[in-house]
Amino acid sequence: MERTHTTTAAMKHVFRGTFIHSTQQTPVEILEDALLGVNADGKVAFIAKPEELNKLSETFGFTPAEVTHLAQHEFFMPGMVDTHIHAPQYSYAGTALDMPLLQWLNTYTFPAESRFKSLDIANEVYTQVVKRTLRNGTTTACYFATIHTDASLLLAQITNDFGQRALVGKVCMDKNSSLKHYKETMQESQEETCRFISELLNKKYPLVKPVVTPRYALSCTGALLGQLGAIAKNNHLHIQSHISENLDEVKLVKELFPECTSYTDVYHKHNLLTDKTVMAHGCHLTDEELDLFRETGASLSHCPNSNISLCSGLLNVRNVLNHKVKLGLGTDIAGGYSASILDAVRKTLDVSKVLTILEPENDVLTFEEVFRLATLGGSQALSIDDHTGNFVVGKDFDALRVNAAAPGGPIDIIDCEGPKVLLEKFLNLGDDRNILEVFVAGRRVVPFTYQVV
Ligand SMILES: O=c1[nH]c(=O)c2nc[nH]c2[nH]1
Ligand SMILES: [Zn+2]
Repeated sequence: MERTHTTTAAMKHVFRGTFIHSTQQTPVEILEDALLGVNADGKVAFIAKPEELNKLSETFGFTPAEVTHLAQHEFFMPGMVDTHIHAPQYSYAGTALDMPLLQWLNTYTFPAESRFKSLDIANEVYTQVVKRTLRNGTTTACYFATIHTDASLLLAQITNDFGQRALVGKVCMDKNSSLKHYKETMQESQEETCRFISELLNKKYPLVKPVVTPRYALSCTGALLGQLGAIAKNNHLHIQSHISENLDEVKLVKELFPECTSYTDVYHKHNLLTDKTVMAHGCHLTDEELDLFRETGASLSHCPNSNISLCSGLLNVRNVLNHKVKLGLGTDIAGGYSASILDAVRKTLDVSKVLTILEPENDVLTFEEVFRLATLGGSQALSIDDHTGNFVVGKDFDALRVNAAAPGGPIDIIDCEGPKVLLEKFLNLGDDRNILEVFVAGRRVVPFTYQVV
């Protein structure tokens, strides 16, 4: 691996300490007592041994006194990626988990989302969710907003202002039998999607991009799905939706789209399965459907908290990985009650263990593998791994500075633990008290400096 490249620009940061990340080859690579430089563009400029300090300081134009040294129980890890989160549903996160998906949508979700016509409500909730996720180490989030274009643009503005990397989707739905005013006509949905995309792209936010967002097959007519597939294709955009979350949903989709061979085929026939597509859940996909995911390059977002909370199902992640389908983790606020990807890591391990209890031959996931899913795997699922996801020269520095022994925090360090144990304890026991700083593209975004005026 190339570990340096030359630049004359001054360094934004130079750190010395432990760096832990994943690569394609190994789920946990530990670089102990390493030097890492971040250039003025926010990219990793070098990763080197401390013996090279003098040479590097000459080449990159910094003095050894400018190096920030990590303390004993500190390490850097890549920022975490939330591949599926509903920003407006943060307004009722932690409540309303007492019914299955289709009733839950009608009873809680659609009424709550319909309130986001108000930009005041949107501003309040979207600021809270962006701050909460950033503080918990989510450097990249793939957001669903609502059907309201201006409020969706506001979410994009807020993520940009706070410095979070994001894909933001204006939700599209031209069917809703339970709440008549929370839906669009097909034409509105198509026109407003185009307005959303062009206004967002015109802002030229460096880290925030639009994602075409049909809610799911039950909320969209085939005609709308086809138009959204064409819009994504013509503008080379990301796509997100839901698939095969709950058995009642799967049954209804089969009834509504009899010409399609499977739920996956519904999206495929409407050009919505591409290598920039991420579909949430997939608990009930067949092996043939997983093959279609692999062939098209589409990915899955595993949202275990939501799958358990709404009694939807248990996704067999090992089987998905064996099919070579890309997979990241999602909080799925508010079907999932926690906004932290650390919770998704724990629930992913729990679900894998439950599957092994039910079927002992199931090969249980390791914490190392799940660490990769939360970081590099998420960036691969969103097809942004060419510029984020791990510590590689030339990639953006998206990182968490973790102190496993943060005073007043949730972890007690008993012995002099090595870095892998510190990582495991952080993943299983840690929270935002352990996350001292968050960097996105080299900019320090936590602690917050951006003030809402
Ligand atoms: O978990 C979910 N949350 C949602 O908001 C939603 N909409 C369709 N399907 C969904 N699943
Ligand atoms: Zn969802």
